[in-house]
Amino acid sequence: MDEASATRTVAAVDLGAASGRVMVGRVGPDTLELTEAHRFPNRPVQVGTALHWDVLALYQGVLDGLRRAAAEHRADSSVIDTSAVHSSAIDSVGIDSWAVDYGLLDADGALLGNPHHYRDPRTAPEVIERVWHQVGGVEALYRTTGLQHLPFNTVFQLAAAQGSAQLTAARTLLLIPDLIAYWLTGTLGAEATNASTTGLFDATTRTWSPRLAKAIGLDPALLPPLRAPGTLAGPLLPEVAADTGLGPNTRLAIVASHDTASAVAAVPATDPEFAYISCGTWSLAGVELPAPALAEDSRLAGFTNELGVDGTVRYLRNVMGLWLLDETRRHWQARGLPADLDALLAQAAAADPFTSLIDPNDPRFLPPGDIPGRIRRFCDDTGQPAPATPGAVVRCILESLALAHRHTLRQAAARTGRTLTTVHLVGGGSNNALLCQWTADALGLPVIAGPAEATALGNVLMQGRAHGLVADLAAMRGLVARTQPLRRHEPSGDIGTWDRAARRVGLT
Ligand SMILES: C[C@H](O)[C@H](O)[C@@H](O)C(=O)CO
Repeated sequence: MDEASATRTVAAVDLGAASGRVMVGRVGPDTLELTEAHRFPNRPVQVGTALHWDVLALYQGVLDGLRRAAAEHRADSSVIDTSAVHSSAIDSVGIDSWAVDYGLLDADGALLGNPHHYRDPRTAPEVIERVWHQVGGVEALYRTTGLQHLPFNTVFQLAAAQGSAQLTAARTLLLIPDLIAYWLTGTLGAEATNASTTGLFDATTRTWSPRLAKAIGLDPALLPPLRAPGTLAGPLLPEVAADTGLGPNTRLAIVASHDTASAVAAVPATDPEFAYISCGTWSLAGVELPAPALAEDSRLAGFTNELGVDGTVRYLRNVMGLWLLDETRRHWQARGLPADLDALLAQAAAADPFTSLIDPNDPRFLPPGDIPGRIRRFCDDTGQPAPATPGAVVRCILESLALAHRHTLRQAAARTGRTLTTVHLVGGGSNNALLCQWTADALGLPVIAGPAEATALGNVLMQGRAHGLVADLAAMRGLVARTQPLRRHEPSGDIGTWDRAARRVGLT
């Protein structure tokens, strides 16, 4: 701790679907700085028909990043106990990642195989039907969990694994950030914001639901004790502290480990009725509520009630997001076709507007593979001309995402009695000026773009909370607004063209 400016230096581990990062943050009442110590790819692995995360490669990336962070932030030897093996200026480590996926530990605490990827096809409709039957119906499940229906919700993944040797041998279930935390500290726990994405969490009591676990044949003992974001946990394991150079003083900080929860905590909003889009692989679009909205119309509209920081509720819906563009580029790259992002965005800007539109949430777009081909077939199925050039494909994706953002936020406002005034678009997608501008045009509302690193900033800020340096959510958001570069997009053009486009694809 730098007494003079009451700041702390912390490491934020942010694992996304496309890449992992270890960032170093400096945080205090008036300080919020972020630098990247290490970035590494997150490459899913197909084994037969199963799609897995390569979690050991991810953990290796985390260790490499922490080593770099420690090396770049050595403690000032004049103020530390020189007898200590290693000591770095890194006061704590916070971990966040995408939601729903998990690893299973056996009775010895060893990992039972690589976690499945949420895009793995194992949660077939009959598995989902079986769960609904076991828990007393889809309505009953929603009344307890408030979770939007997504085929990859953890509850359905566990149902698909019922009877497997792996699940039979399992003694502990750890969501991805909790698994990394376990390997770094040896402690078991489940951070609450991410636990709220499983379909085994009671949105009203904010606790695990042993009833739901038992109903799907899962032993509730597999679910570790819950941990609240904004608290400090134990030190790193001695061998990890020595290997990384972080030393005995560095502690695990429990942050909002669901990356979207960290991103929403860092939205630079001053208006309590703000709307947000956390935009990356997915676009998570919604509003923040003080309590879950569990009524049937929220379920039918596909809204979720994921737990946020300080007991807030993230009332949002998943929109397929920039996965559509990233997977399209991967598909073209694999075929030696041009896939440079800036060139494609310039071509999209120059392409004719509203030629081809899709519903980004059509289930055909979830699995990896030939997204451009599926767009063509969607257009054929809906009597639209298919995009004829790469630029037209990218324009189709971005216009359709802007429409889905509009559709989702308007529905969220209607169901919560909110009047939308400004939309905050945060995350990597905020670097996509075309998408931000078209989202503003489609909604007819100003879009404030940034910060791009909202998730990592939310991670660092919650560590600042844990160290008692940042007071509350409002202080966190104010600090972001005061310290981070933001870009304002005013709505332009005739919103009537977006109204007509929305009607074409049923996103009214
Ligand atoms: C499965 C998605 O990852 C999840 O729904 C989303 O909220 C997320 O975690 C985005 O990173």
